[in-house]
Formats: sequence, C-alpha cells, structure tokens
Amino acid sequence: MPAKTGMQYCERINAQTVPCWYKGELLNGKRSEHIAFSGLMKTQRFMYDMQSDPQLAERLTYASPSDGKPVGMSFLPPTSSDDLRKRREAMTLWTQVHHGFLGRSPDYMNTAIMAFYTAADLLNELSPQYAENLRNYYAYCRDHDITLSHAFIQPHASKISGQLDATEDAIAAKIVERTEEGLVINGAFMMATQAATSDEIFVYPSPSPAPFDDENPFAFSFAVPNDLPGITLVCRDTYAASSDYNYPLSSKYEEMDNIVIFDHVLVPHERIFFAGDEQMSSALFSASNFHIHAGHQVLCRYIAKTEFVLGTIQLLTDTLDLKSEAHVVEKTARALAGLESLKALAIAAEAGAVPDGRGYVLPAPKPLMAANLLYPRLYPELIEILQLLSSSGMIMVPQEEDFQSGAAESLNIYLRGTDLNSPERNALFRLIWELGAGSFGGRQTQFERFFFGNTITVSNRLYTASAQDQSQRERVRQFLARSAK
Ligand SMILES: Cc1cc2nc3c(=O)[nH]c(=O)nc-3n(C[C@H](O)[C@H](O)[C@H](O)COP(=O)(O)OP(=O)(O)OC[C@H]3O[C@@H](n4cnc5c(N)ncnc54)[C@H](O)[C@@H]3O)c2cc1C
Repeated sequence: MPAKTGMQYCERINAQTVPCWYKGELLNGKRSEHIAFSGLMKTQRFMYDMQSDPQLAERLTYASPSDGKPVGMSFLPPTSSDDLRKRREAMTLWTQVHHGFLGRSPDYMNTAIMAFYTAADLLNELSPQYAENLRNYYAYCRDHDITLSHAFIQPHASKISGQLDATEDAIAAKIVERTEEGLVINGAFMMATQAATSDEIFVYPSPSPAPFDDENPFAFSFAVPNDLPGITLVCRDTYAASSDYNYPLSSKYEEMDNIVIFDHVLVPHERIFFAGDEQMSSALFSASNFHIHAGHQVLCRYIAKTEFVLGTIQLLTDTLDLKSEAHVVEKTARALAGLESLKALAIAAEAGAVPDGRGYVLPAPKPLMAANLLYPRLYPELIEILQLLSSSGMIMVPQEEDFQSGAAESLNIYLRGTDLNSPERNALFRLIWELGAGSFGGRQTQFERFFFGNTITVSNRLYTASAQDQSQRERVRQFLARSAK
C-alpha cells in the first residue's frame, strides 16, 4: 500500500481495540468522533490527503524502492544534499497546516525510524536477525505509511526502582521472560504523545543499569501494534473543545499524551531490534544520529511556529495601535531575531551536510543542536511577549455565543480594535489566550522545554560534539603568544 489517504488513517485508528482510559472510562466508539481526538485527527487526515493531491504529491512523496509506489518523503534516507532539501520542503509543507503545534506530526516519527534504519548494520554485532528486523520494520512503516508514537521515558519512580529492585515488579519496564515466540515485557512508559491516534508504538527506553545481570533486562528496543494483548493507554484530561472560534488552536492541534502500560506483553521476535545489551542501547542511539535527523524536522517546525507567533504579535500590536512604542519595537525585534537565527541555522545545517560514514548524508549536527538549545528559551520568551503586550485583553475574551446574544450590541462597540471589528479582534485575543494562558498553551511551552530532554541533556549534546574542537582555544593561545613577545 502506498502513502495513505486521510480516510485510511482514520479507519485504521477507529478499528483499534487497545483499551484506552479517559476520565475513568474505557473509550469505545470511533476515536475520530471523540472530542479528545477528533480535531487532531481531522488535521492529520487533511495532511495525509495532501500526499495524494496532484499539486503536492511530487513534493510530499517519492517512489518506494520495493515497488515504485509513492511513499512519504520523510521516510527518505538522505544520500545527498538534494535529498535533505526534498525532505525539508516536504516537512515544511506539513508545517504550513499545523504551524508547528504538532510536536508529533507523523513526519517526526517517520524520520526517527528512518534514522534508526540507517544504523541497522550495527546490530549485526549482536545478531544479523536484529539488523534484519529493523530493516524490515522500517520498510513496513514506509510502505504501509504507519503512524507511529514513541515511548522512551519511564515513570519517575523507576529511576530508583530500576536500579535497586531486581524483582519482576520493578517500575522500569523490563524483560520478564524469554519464550519461543518472543520477549515478555512488563512495566510502563510515562509519556507517549499521540499513542491513541497512532497505529503502532516504537519503544526504546534509556536503560537503568543492572550490574548483577549478564543481560540487562532494561535494555531493549522494539515496535508493536498498539492493540497487542496487555497494552493499555491512559489519557490525561483533554484540552480540546469543538468550537473553532472559541478554541482556535486546541480544536485542531490538541495531541493527547498517554501513559503506556505493558502488562506482560509478548513482543514477537521479528519486532525486536535488540535485547539485553546496555552498550548496544547507547551505541545504536548514537550511530543512528536520531537527534540530528529528527532535529532537522524539528527545526522546520520551530521556524513555522515562530513565524506564527510573530504574526500574532504583529497583529496584536496593529490592533492596539502600539506599533511605534519603543518597548514594542524592542520586543518584536527580539522575536524577529529569533526567527532569523532559526532560519540561518537551517541553512547552515544543510550547507554543512556531512557523510555519516554509512552511505548516508547528515545535516550538520551543531547548528541543529544549537537550535535545540535555543528554542526551549526562545519559545517561552515569545509567549511572554504576547502576555506582556496583551495584558488584560487576553483574559477578557467572550465566547462566540456572546456575539449572538443580547450582549452583542455592546460587545460590538466596546471590544473593537483599531483595524478590526469586535468579533475579529476577539478572535485574535482568544488565540492569544490559548497560547499564553490556556491549558493548550501551557502544554506547548512545557513541550518545547522538555521534549528533546532536559536542559542539561540537551546542552551536553552540543558540548560533547564540540569537545574535540581546539580552534577557538588555539586562536586565543596564538593571541597570548603574540602578546607575550
Ligand atoms: C508535553 C510533553 C510531551 C512528551 N512526549 C513524549 C513522547 O511522546 N515520548 C517520550 O518518550 N517522551 C515524551 N516526553 C518526555 C520528554 O522526553 C521528557 O520530559 C524529557 O526527556 C525530560 O525527562 P523527564 O521528564 O524525565 O525529566 P528529567 O530529565 O528527570 O528532568 C526533571 C528535572 O530534573 C533535572 N535534572 C535531570 N537530570 C539532571 C542532572 N543530571 N543534574 C541536574 N539536574 C537534572 C532537570 O533539569 C529538570 O529540572 C514528553 C514530555 C512533554 C513535556
């Protein structure tokens, strides 16, 4: 099957049988009709349909090496700078639909599984079967346009229990049995965004050390369909609502996060990429260049999101007639500088592309790592600009219904903007409220702060990548040597 349509995407998710808890009840019925998922699924349905739009198909798909049928461009393993450009253009087309608010837009995980595929050879060290499994799984995802979520992070209590508790009830997910059919996994994962709106889940925990075992039961990676027996999802409260006017963002882009519980789940051998080897866990992660390939997709998203928030700041200052205020100029320029920096980093990443040593091409790592370090600070700063400029306006935001009520006449007089009528100005302020004060916006800020790891982890990537570089030290050494003469 080639790149799927929006209808096929919805049909597959609606057919799932995985138990999924929401507000104390097990969901039944079509997920595409449930308020917690319907807006997002409609958005992704549109995105998948773009793949077969004659105007866009050439930019969003390429011919599968298995049968020549069109498959999603974000599955393409780049072997040239031109491939990186094609990937960026396709990913950017999808960002024009979600404006960077989908952290798990399907191209993110398409890119992730592509990245791991590029390093599949490494698994031969443990078993050629593992390498074959990973290659086959990548081809399966590409040729069936599988929508994936991922679970890397374990519940916080597992950080202690994983190290101390060798028994089966350790909180960190672990291998509890090896059978002829596969591995039995027990435990939970803290967070899988969009698990309930994906076909399958890719699991790759950062393993707790297991100093007393020959084989580390916490070290493994696999991918399984969501509705394998023993898997259960638990949702948080939804931030979505149906009214597009009242909730312009969450009505379209609310990505549900799930706790994923594995209760003695039998993972078939052919879906296991490695097991038991702690060193392979970090070696494959690093050889795959996951953070770099994914970072390329993420930077496209950062740019789209910054453009959207900047546009919101500009419309706000227009309608408040604040354009020439000195503090507005300073704040807007800060947002503009942020956007230009991100765009420059994207150009630098592609211009500085390097071979990965395995026959593929990698965007230059350091500009992408720099973007990952800058954005967790830049995004909250952009949101703070909106909060500071909109002040009480972002709080006093009547709903659509009020403009059809007896209060409409007054609202039409008193809520006018400089260049917008009252319902238009109120729509803008409701958008600002969702970004800066609502629960949807709160999650977005937290997402940007943490999704690629905490600040220390993210800093460490750039620091380590630069550790061997002596050029700046050498410049200062030469300067000091000349000064001493
Ligand atoms: C909205 C959202 C969606 C997410 N979606 C997914 C998903 O789909 N799949 C997935 O696998 N994960 C997901 N995550 C998890 C994300 O990857 C983690 O939040 C991130 O890796 C940080 O891990 P943590 O939450 O365990 O926090 P920690 O890393 O434990 O950080 C918590 C605090 O401890 C501090 N800290 C941590 N280590 C150190 C140290 N060595 N020294 C000093 N201080 C330290 C940090 O600075 C921070 O203040 C999501 C997170 C969010 C917020």
